[in-house]
Amino acid sequence: MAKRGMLIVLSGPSGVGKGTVRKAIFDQKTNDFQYSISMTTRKPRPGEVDGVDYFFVSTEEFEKRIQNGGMLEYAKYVDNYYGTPLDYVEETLNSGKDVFLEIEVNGAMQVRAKCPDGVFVFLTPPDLIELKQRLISRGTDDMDVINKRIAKAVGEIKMMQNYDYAVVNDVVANAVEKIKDVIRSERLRVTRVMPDYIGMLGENN
Ligand SMILES: Nc1nc2c(ncn2[C@@H]2O[C@H](COP(=O)(O)OP(=O)(O)O)[C@@H](O)[C@H]2O)c(=O)[nH]1
Ligand SMILES: Nc1ncnc2c1ncn2[C@@H]1O[C@H](COP(=O)(O)OP(=O)(O)O)[C@@H](O)[C@H]1O
Repeated sequence: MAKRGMLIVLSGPSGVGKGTVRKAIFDQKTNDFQYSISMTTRKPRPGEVDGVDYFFVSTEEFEKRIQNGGMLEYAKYVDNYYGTPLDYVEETLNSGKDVFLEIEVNGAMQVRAKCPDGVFVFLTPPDLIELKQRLISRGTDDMDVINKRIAKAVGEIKMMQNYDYAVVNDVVANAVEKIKDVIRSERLRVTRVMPDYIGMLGENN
């Protein structure tokens, strides 16, 4: 049987640059790990493609999936559902390939409980002033919402201790390289590469 793949989870506070860093990783097109496309009830933005950026579905469809146990994790974020369809992750890991998730912090903790052998990477801002600056420059929120997000980020940053690695998103290219280094070194860990010698010998030996 093929060795099960490794689950890599990238998370961090809102506005830290998760989406930007993830896109930079997958733009390289040389990765030997698979991106799990999330499902959401938020409306597509101009240029976004169903089945590429997200699977865009109705609230009814999303809630039906939750009830049927079809989500590995999900969270409500700014009035919309976001979640990871379970079947793609299971099938890909079972085929021996590694899977990469980019999700917000509540979802990441659900995955941690279900898949403790996953690799959890927390993306941090260089500091809170820079985080605020990034939220302002993104231009998607007014000052009131930005201040609420910063207050929330302080709590979210405290969650860092539940992760295996912290990567500072100072310059996107540096963060990309550090995350790829983590993946490379995790693959070399003895507990991941050790062949199943006992299984090979059979039960009677
Ligand atoms: N829990 C969870 N969060 C997700 C998932 N997909 C995306 N997110 C997070 O949802 C948040 C909002 O994403 P999006 O609407 O694309 O906006 P943006 O990334 O802030 O521009 C981001 O923090 C994403 O990391 C998912 O499958 N599960
Ligand atoms: N390393 C970086 N340096 C400067 N700006 C960045 C960096 N990473 C991301 N940004 C900017 O910060 C804003 C938030 O990034 P985004 O990827 O939407 O965050 P998240 O997905 O974590 O909410 C965007 O305007 C993005 O262009």
